[in-house]
Amino acid sequence: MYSFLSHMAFAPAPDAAQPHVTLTFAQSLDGKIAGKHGQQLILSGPQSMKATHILRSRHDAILVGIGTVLNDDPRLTVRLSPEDLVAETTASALQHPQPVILDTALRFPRTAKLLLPTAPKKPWIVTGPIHNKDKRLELEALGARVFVLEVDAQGRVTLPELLSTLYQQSIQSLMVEGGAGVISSFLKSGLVQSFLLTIAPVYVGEHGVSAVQDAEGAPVFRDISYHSLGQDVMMVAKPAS
Ligand SMILES: NC(=O)C1=CN([C@@H]2O[C@H](COP(=O)(O)OP(=O)(O)OC[C@H]3O[C@@H](n4cnc5c(N)ncnc54)[C@H](O)[C@@H]3O)[C@@H](O)[C@H]2O)C=CC1
Ligand SMILES: Nc1nc(O)c(N)c(N[C@@H]2O[C@H](COP(=O)(O)O)[C@@H](O)[C@H]2O)n1
Repeated sequence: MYSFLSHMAFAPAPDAAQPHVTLTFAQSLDGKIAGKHGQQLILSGPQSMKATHILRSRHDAILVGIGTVLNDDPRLTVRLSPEDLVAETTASALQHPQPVILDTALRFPRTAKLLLPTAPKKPWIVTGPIHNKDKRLELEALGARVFVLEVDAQGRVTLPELLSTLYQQSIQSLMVEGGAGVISSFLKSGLVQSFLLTIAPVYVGEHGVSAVQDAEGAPVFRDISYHSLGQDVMMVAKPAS
């Protein structure tokens, strides 16, 4: 069922000083990634959720925005059974990706699961030049690493600088999971090499959170294939450059 994933390479191009970027998320038939007021929804069925964890295991780092951390309190770890680890990956032990959070104003909660002593890798938090320095020290004392990068006029971390910073930290592959703001930024950036979209056979309705609010600048796709995973479909494609 997952052989299409094992045939995919997530390595940077030889001349690129940035990680391979994979954008992947789950949406409903009406293009929603969350419910009313951002309510977290489990859209993926068990088979496509396993695909997500296989993908996590294949990437050096995993990125979400601070909106997702505040809303979902995610762990961003790989959870695969020993049997699946052997059957679906080439790793002999679970390898968790490095969590990376885009957090312009350092709103990261001190109580987040990503900061628990049991978290396998403490988060890298990417913030802007204007942030609370005491909060930064507190987060660092809890194990986080804080990177300060430039932000654009809308207060968003500039993605080319982010990618070159991650590459300098030996991150060769980056899996971007969301949420809506981050998906839109990466889709428009021209910096995504692989796109894997889980489509679940449900409707959320007009009050749900759309994956993409504004399609201006979104890419055309090539090399498109569709894979049945239980009741879901995973679309795999490359944004045309
Ligand atoms: N179905 C799925 O696969 C997923 C669903 N979600 C859902 O997404 C929702 C959260 O989405 P959002 O509120 O839009 O938050 P988000 O997770 O996209 O974070 C957006 C925030 O990140 C910061 N940021 C810094 N640099 C940025 C940049 N270059 N581009 C974009 N943002 C940048 C800004 O402070 C911005 O407000 C939640 O409801 C969550 O459940 C999140 C991930 C996956
Ligand atoms: N693949 C996928 N399918 C869904 O239905 C989802 N809701 C998500 N959400 C993403 O997974 C994060 C939670 O991760 P942990 O289980 O805590 O490790 C959530 O924050 C979204 O990024 N993904």
